[in-house]
Amino acid sequence: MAAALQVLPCLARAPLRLLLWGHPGARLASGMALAEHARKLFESTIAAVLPGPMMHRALSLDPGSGQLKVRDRSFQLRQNLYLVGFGKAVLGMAAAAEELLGKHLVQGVISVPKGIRAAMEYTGKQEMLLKSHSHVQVFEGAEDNLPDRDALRAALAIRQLAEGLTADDLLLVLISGGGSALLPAPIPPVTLEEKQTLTKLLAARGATIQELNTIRKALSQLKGGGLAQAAYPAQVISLILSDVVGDPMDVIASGPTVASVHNVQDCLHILNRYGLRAALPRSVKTVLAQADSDPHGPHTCGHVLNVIIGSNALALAEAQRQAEALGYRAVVLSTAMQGNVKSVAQFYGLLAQVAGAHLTLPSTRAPVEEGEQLHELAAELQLPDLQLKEALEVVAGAKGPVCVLAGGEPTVQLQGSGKGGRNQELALRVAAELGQRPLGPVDVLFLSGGTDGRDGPTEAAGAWIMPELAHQATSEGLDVATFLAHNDSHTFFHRFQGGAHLLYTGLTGTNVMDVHFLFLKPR
Ligand SMILES: Nc1ncnc2c1ncn2[C@@H]1O[C@H](COP(=O)(O)OP(=O)(O)OP(=O)(O)O)[C@@H](O)[C@H]1O
Ligand SMILES: O=C(O)[C@H](O)CO
Repeated sequence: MAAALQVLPCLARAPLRLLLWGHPGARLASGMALAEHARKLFESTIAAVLPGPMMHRALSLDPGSGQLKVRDRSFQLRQNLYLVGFGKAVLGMAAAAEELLGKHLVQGVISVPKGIRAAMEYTGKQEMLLKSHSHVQVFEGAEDNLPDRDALRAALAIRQLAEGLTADDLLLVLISGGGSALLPAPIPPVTLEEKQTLTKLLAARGATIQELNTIRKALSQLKGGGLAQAAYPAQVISLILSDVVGDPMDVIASGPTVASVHNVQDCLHILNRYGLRAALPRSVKTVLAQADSDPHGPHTCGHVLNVIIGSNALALAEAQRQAEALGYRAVVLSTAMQGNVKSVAQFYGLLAQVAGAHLTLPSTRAPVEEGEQLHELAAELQLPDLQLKEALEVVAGAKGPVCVLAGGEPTVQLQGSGKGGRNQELALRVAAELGQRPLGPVDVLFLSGGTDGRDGPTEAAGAWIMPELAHQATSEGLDVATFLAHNDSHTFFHRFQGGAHLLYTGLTGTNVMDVHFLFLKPR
């Protein structure tokens, strides 16, 4: 599969003259090796979390007995299997499920992003497509990640399938990021438009995905365990591909098979926090008031097995293995990089400086002030699983090249009207940081890429940079600060060195947030 991914065609196409430009020979060779390794690593990281491999790891069927094993649980299949799914990676997940379990599959309905089948066909990713005789009905909708009439039709078909199941049936639920917008079924009298407006307002005012999905759950028939409830008394197996930091099953796609732990008070707090409580439509107030007095209480999900089958952590574990195979000491720093992209870029700038010094200088000459700043910034960013001390120890103990790996999803607060995405913006900001820091005798490369292959509204997945970038850009008449001020990172990378630093994968058919690689190689 990795071969099908066309990563970095621009790198391959980049004229040698541009790559040679400004570099002494030895450094050029080293820089090219780093860039080539970065490309390979990004490619194999994505390949590890493609739907097919993940589904094959999660499910095994004994063809003789029809016993399906999922983790340590067994389920008896006898032409009693149904399938529903919703999310950006669900087309490929459904194709893999049908390939594995098709003999027992009676019927399926999935809700996937508009245009995804055409995109997969266009790029020749046949393994992501259902066969022509498939038992799975496909709905495409939620253009631009917003719930629409098509997604509503899909959600109603999914509900209908679930409600028709009996205690003898097994429902396989395939879930991935983007699932919330692809499964809208507002509780009447709330309308689709009202729900759309409220979620858009919350997102625009900076609500977190946890807050956003708490509200979505309260207003939905299927989220927050509603789908599992509809399928009762059938048994339910939910296979989840995580696109949320920390892999919280109740948040990913708003947890349609996970009982919600939130109450109306939680919703009112969130709506208050973003100044939306006073202007709520009457329908929303009605539904929230009803929820408080619902005699059935929250949905129960005792008949459900929820399993995370893919995540940023899994992708980084593979990246670590591959980086070691390429000859680097590799260490995973965090799978929860979040916060303002400016602070995250500053963090990586400081990290490169401090780690570079650990790698090349005696410990007595480590930059103390920058080391302190790095730890302070790490504390400010509140990264729950950060292994900073451990990572620096690995770097200090390494005699040769090092690769620091991280993942997550920083946020960009848009100020300008330029074209870009959070990965390209992060890479460009890190380039600006590195350009200003004394790095010592070490080659550095930083890559930031979205595993779904599409960074913001651009065709690129992300970008990679080296410390010389800002200086070289100036010689090309490109001012990094000006592009950053307009959130115009894509235009910058498109022009700089003929686009040689952009990552292009096309839509990958998976989504486990972003990955960040920091390569350090002593000269
Ligand atoms: N010009 C820009 N520069 C930087 N970031 C941008 C720009 N335009 C949009 N974005 C960012 O792109 C993001 C939306 O793109 P994208 O669809 O890749 O992310 P997403 O909706 O979070 O989906 P996913 O989690 O599946 O990647 C938003 O976070 C937005 O802030
Ligand atoms: O669909 C959603 O709710 C987001 O992608 C988080 O999973």
